[in-house]
Amino acid sequence: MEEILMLKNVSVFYGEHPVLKDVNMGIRPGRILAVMGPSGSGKTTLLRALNGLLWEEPEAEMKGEICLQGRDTRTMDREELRRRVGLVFQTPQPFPFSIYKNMTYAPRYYGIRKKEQLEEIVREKLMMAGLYEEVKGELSKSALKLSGGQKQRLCIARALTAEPEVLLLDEPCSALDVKASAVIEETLLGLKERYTIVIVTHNISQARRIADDAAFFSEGRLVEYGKAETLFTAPEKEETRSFLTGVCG
Ligand SMILES: Nc1ncnc2c1ncn2[C@@H]1O[C@H](COP(=O)(O)OP(=O)(O)OP(=O)(O)O)[C@@H](O)[C@H]1O
Repeated sequence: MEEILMLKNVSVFYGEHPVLKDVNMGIRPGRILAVMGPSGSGKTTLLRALNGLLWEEPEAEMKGEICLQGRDTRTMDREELRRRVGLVFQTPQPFPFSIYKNMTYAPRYYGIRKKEQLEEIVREKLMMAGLYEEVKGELSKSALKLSGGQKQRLCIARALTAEPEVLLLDEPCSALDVKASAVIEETLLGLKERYTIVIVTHNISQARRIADDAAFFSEGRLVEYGKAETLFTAPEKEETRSFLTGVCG
């Protein structure tokens, strides 16, 4: 299977401090990749490099190459890269507007004006994020009045309105209870056919439940990467085994 994203010898430095060290990995489409590792191992930096947010940080320097569908992302327009590789943050940050306005912000920005077309996008993406039934009667309600789990699903739905190819999620369930996390997990499983999903998670059980592939980082190095089932049941590296059994991280 052709990789959708390819990292070739990617290193990231903040000043002299290396945060990612010579990372090589291909990310396959239509799958969920769980990125794990102790705090400070570079997981968030990896996501920020993948969607180009890192370029906004003057103190960060990247070496190597990240290709999206074979094209070096640094040669791409930043806006195009952000549209094609969406990022959902750890703390859900809906815009302080109505649910409807959150959902139509990107489509309107990209020039869609027709009411019926906008309404269809709102309906379709909220359904994909498993939120439509809960909010369909109150789309004019402030997004800030939703519960934490609903806010996070709104942020996922909103990211989908830009029609990304890849969806990156940075610990999307860290502030949610078990029930709200389970709904997000269901949502992600439903989305993977259409989108490539990369999720940073500290929750190993969650990664085991939803991931097709898994990557383990430690101190900026990609220690182990492969099929989730293999990595969880028979990790090759002692470092991975220790992490999974809770010795570190
Ligand atoms: N803007 C920045 N300036 C300087 N150093 C930074 C900056 N952002 C991150 N770092 C450093 O890069 C390293 C990796 O951080 P990163 O947030 O990518 O790790 P992480 O694995 O996502 O951690 P966590 O699990 O705690 O979120 C850390 O040592 C951090 O201090």
